[in-house]
Amino acid sequence: MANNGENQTTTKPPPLPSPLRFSKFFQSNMRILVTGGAGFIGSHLVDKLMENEKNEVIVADNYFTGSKDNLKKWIGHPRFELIRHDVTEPLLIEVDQIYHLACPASPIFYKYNPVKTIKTNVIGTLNMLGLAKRVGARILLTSTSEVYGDPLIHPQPETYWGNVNPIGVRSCYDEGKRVAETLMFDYHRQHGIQIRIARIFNTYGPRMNIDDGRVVSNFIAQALRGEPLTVQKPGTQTRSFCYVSDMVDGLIRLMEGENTGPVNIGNPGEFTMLELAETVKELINPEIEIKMVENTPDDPRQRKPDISKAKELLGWEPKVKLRDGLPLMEEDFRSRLGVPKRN
Ligand SMILES: NC(=O)c1ccc[n+]([C@@H]2O[C@H](COP(=O)([O-])OP(=O)(O)OC[C@H]3O[C@@H](n4cnc5c(N)ncnc54)[C@H](O)[C@@H]3O)[C@@H](O)[C@H]2O)c1
Ligand SMILES: O=c1ccn([C@@H]2O[C@H](COP(=O)(O)OP(=O)(O)O[C@H]3OC[C@@H](O)[C@H](O)[C@H]3O)[C@@H](O)[C@H]2O)c(=O)[nH]1
Repeated sequence: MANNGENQTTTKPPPLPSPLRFSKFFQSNMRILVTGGAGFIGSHLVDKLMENEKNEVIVADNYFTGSKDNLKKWIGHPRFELIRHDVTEPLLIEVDQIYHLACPASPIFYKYNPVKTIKTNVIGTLNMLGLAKRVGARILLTSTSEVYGDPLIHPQPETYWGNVNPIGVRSCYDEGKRVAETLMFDYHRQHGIQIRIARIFNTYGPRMNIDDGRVVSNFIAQALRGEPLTVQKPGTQTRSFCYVSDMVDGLIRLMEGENTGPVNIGNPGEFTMLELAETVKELINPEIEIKMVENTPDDPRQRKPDISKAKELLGWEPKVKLRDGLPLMEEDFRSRLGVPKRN
């Protein structure tokens, strides 16, 4: 453990935003780019940002794991724009804020093309930082609890440097995000860019891909299809699950606040995967079987955020308990899978 407070110092003033921002007669909207905005968290973030009539939202997404469907209510709206764009290529637009989410998040997708995952995290983040520098925008990176690897400290505070395998099958994502964080701080120190880093812990909610492969979506889809819940061994590994509306609230507070982060954003309620399976079974389908299956390499054994920093600096803490969030996700999965609720 080490204190990383000194990382926030910068020698440079931030780059100036467009002269229009200082123009007396031009009251433009806040132009906000959301990369990865067609994905699960991104599309909920877009919904929230669009509620503010002073925001213009631009989504850039390559649709690798996201979909236009998640944004269909905004397509054609005068304050909304959707661009098919891969962040590994430069993007030349004019914006005031950048929420940089673009990156596959489910292990089965980020491991599918690991070299592309690294490029997305490294070149993609470089490109977005380059954009932030040119236009004087503030940029927020959605980093991850995976930067702590298989943590040896529990719960994990932001000061913990982590325990990550640099050559494992998850490294493309874990190390990719760690480099992305490094780039953010180097651009901050070297060029004065205004940065924000959120370390997101496992998040769930409506609109997750049904075959996303992450545990909550797997269990809900399995329970609704009448298939056994596949608990990966040993089943005693833990995670802490945050409902998506709480996550979006935390991200916006971080962007709007004065602190660079990194800040953990997650729900500290901690569950073993067996407990999660039992809860899904009880709430959705008590007849379902729970089946133990093989795990994948380097699966972290425990994970729980220390959210003292988010509470103190952002006045944020999650509101939705797992037992209240799961039924909201169940409703969405039922309608997409065409499985009506039994009385
Ligand atoms: N959901 C979680 O539990 C969680 C936890 C920690 C961190 N995060 C981070 O939050 C962000 C969003 O995660 P999510 O759960 O919404 O995942 P998601 O897979 O639903 O969304 C990711 C989006 O990024 C897009 N994308 C991927 N590669 C791209 C590229 N090269 N160029 C442009 N777009 C690209 C995808 O098409 C998708 O729309 C990711 O950065 C992820 O690492 C998520
Ligand atoms: O069907 C399943 C799927 C997963 N699991 C277990 O559930 C736990 C959580 O696995 P997930 O695939 O949902 O997600 P992980 O916690 O491993 O990684 C996630 O962490 C944070 C984010 O950055 C990413 O969204 C993702 O990498 C693991 O221990 C896994 O072994 C099951 O028991 N059964």
